[in-house]
Amino acid sequence: MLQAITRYGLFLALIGAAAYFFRIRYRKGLQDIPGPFWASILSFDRVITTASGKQQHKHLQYHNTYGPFVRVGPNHVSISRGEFITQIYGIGNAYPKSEFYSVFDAVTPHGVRFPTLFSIRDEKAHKSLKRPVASAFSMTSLVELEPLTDICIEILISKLNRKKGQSVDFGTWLHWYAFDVITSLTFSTRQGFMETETDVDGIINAIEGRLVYNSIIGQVPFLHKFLLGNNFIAACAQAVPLLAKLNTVRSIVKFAASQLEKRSMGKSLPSNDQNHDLLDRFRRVRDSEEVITNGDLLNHAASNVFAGSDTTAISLRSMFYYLCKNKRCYEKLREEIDNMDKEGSLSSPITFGEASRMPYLQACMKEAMRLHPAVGQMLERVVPEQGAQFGQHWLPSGTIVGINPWVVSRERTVYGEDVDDFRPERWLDATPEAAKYMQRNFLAFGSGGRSCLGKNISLLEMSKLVPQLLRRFDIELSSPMTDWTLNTYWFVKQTDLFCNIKKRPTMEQS
Ligand code: HEM
Repeated sequence: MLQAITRYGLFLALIGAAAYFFRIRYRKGLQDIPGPFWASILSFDRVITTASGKQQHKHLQYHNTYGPFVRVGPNHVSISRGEFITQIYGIGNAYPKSEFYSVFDAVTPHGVRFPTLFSIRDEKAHKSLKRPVASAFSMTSLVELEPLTDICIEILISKLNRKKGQSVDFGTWLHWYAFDVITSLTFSTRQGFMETETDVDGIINAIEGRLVYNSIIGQVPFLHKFLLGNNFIAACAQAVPLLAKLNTVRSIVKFAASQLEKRSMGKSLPSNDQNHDLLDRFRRVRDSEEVITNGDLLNHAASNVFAGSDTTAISLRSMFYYLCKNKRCYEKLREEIDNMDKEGSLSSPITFGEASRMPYLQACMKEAMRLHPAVGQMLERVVPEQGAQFGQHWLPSGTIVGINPWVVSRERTVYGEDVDDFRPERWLDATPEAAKYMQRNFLAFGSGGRSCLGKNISLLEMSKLVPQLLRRFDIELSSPMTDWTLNTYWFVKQTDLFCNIKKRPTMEQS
């Protein structure tokens, strides 16, 4: 009798599960979107591909197999076509960020959770958080802070001067440079990553751990509140070394808060200049009509720490890697720099204005970010209430749609058959219409109202550093036949970029 009941119960459970998965698989609007079967019924596929650290490759492979629309999850559609960028991300379009982003909320050391400019999902709240600080990130404002970057460039050069003849972990040096720049620009405190040649306060490791957790748990964000999103679990996790490595959000906010504290005590200010760094510029608004609270200041400071170094370091690594792999482009860029040097039109270090007059440099930067966008996961958004038409497909309200910058940047219909090649000339030789078209498909910095706030910081840092290093040094890969290693946890981070760096005879005073 008991056996019969168990068998009957099991049978009913199986029928129930089959009906449940059938309903998911054949969800209205998504049933015809091709994709791997398991991905269409379980989030497990996304968790696994994210945990493998290779999601961008998986998405590229999926689109090669299934076409421009791929069902990558029970409720997730990945799109490869840039023509949908404006529809999904455009300013004024009501496609809010998905719950994936809420895992990126910050938490104070006392356990108080708050959304950051990056993670906030409510569009109105986003606008009011962004409005008071946006102008501080304009290029006009940032070039006034150029001297803070110059100091970092000089430190890097003097350090590299002493490494002659050695194989240098150049990728790590570029990360230290980017971190010293972002903390200098934000707080006027250079942390001394380059001077001490260490990961100061373990902050780089802390960010890395958090990204691993966020990118994986972000695939199943409802679990976050039962995992490290729960203060009790987070406190217990500190006792387990492996989990403690992932449980770093409080230490990142603590790092930003301690910089703010030093800053407000005036310890980091070398002069009385009232417009000295980004924090001054955020605060300046407070004295006129707009108000920024201390909580919001911490919010922006933490954002800069979190988002401001990995991204730039990744793009710089990419630039040097592709130049070293493509000698012709390297020589051409060096010629552009040397010619300007001979004409006497370069300062030391090179200014942003001078770098902007180097078209080949700018094309190389763009091409490096196209071939290797810093973000390697889908920029997820939610289809609004009324549903939406995407070409042939109508997607119901609540569907999560998005474009992975790696996928759209390798779209043959936009960039042609040599899409996988590093060819900066594509940006210079294109007709104005073709150039505009490529630009519209360029998603390395995101797009629309939620596009990257720190874009100009990175462009400033890269534009100045790259030509100055090429002017001073001969740089080559230590082992040209070995490739770098890529690991994707939101950011596509490269390791093993070792270079031999030799001083060049130079026209400038050293
Ligand atoms: C080459 C360097 C960089 C790249 C490639 C990059 C990429 C991106 C991308 C793709 C997004 C959009 C994410 C999405 O839609 O889900 C984004 C947003 C953002 N980035 Fe960057 N980023 C870079 C540098 C920076 C820097 C230096 C900072 C800070 C100082 C920064 C701060 C932010 C913030 C705050 C957002 C959210 C903006 C908002 O939602 O309003 N980024 N970035």
